[in-house]
Amino acid sequence: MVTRAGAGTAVAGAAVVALLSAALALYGPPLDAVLERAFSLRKAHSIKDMENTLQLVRNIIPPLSSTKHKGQDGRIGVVGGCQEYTGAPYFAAISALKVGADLSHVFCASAAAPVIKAYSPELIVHPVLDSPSAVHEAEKWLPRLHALVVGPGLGRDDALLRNVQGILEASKARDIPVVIDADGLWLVAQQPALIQGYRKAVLTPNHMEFSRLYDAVLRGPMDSNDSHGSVLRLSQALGNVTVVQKGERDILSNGQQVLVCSQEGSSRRCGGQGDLLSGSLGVLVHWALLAGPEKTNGGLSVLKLTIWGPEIETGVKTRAQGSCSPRTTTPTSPHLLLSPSPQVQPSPGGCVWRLLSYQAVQPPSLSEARSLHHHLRHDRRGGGRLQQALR
Ligand SMILES: NC(=O)C1=CN([C@@H]2O[C@H](COP(=O)(O)OP(=O)(O)OC[C@H]3O[C@@H](n4cnc5c(N)ncnc54)[C@H](O)[C@@H]3O)[C@@H](O)[C@H]2O)[C@@H](O)CC1
Ligand SMILES: Nc1ncnc2c1ncn2[C@@H]1O[C@H](COP(=O)(O)OP(=O)(O)OP(=O)(O)O)[C@@H](O)[C@H]1O
Ligand SMILES: [Mg+2]
Repeated sequence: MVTRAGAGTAVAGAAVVALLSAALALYGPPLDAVLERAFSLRKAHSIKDMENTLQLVRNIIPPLSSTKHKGQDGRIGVVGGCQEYTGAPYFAAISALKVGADLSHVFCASAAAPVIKAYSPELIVHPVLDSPSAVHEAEKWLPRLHALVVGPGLGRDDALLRNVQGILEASKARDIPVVIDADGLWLVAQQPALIQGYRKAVLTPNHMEFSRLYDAVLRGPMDSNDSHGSVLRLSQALGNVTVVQKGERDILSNGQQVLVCSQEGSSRRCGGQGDLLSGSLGVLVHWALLAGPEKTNGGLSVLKLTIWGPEIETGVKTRAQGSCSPRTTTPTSPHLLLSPSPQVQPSPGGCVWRLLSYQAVQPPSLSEARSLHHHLRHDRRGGGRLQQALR
């Protein structure tokens, strides 16, 4: 059973894992094209580093097994979809399936339902969001859902937002993890109390949504020169919910740590990319909580990265160490670097670290990249599921 504190770090940990996997997934199929692009266009990371990153994701992927039943590895609900926006809820819901959930539900306005149903037979679409009994209708399904993704394509209609407010209340009452994105964040900016202190909430604002939310909650503009501190402060002001500020570098905080994930994703800036992330995150947060502290060693060690740079002081909060005490590391992977973040003062008992991508030390050959691809395709330890997701 994950403790509340553990849930907070597990949720933050899952957020980074989701960003890493979404970054990989955003390249689109097939994986060898991903590797070709990853290892040719950008300062490539050594094959070992890519392996470490994927291992982080594998840590929480439940193994495929013939003894499981349908839905056991994830039943995700997306709350969103209105007259104007039908793509966003589709992108979020299908991403949950692509990452590895077994079932994906969409609770949307009646006008959006036939459209979303037409996109895919894999989605279970409930045209209830604009119904007077929307909360009751959604509540019937909550006991069968592991996580909710609230907001993709929701729109800003007051009646819809009121119904979503009721669904969020009912979800919290059942301790269901919620990822809040897009116009779900519009609702939270109007009523921050809705998720205040709910440690199983993950907010995924883009640049605009973050500044709106920051302004609404902290009653003033964010300090654009201190993005880490802004994310930390917003998380703390909302009672240490996990905040993922999306951008060129994704900045995450659970009010105690600040992590920066600069794993490079797609260079496109098209609509829908945030929806892919929120749907992926819905599954991964559930998996991180399901995996529990022994698998993620208190949650943060899903991020416990073998850190590069003998001279770099760093520390990773893990159960084994019991603290955030800085220690020198041995050079293993230049891929991700965790180092104290000078701009942001740790909250009491917390620590603030920056997880920075580290430029590669030597470009690998493409055949090395392909051998990782081969390894992934036939890795029976769960990589297979990730592989499917990246098809
Ligand atoms: N195909 C679909 O159905 C899509 C629906 N979407 C939905 O559309 C609704 C509104 O989302 P939006 O993302 O448009 O609204 P936002 O409030 O996020 O963005 C408003 C505008 O700000 C601009 N903007 C975004 N990031 C910026 C940055 N870093 N710097 C400066 N300007 C920036 C964009 O041009 C955008 O139109 C949401 O419910 C969302 O889920 C979007 O997800 C896009 C795809
Ligand atoms: N300037 C950028 N450079 C590189 N990656 C970026 C940049 N901005 C965002 N990203 C990445 O793209 C993903 C989606 O972020 P984005 O800001 O597009 O979300 P969004 O606006 O909510 O998208 P959507 O259109 O789905 O609502 C994030 O994982 C983020 O890491
Ligand atoms: Mg968005």
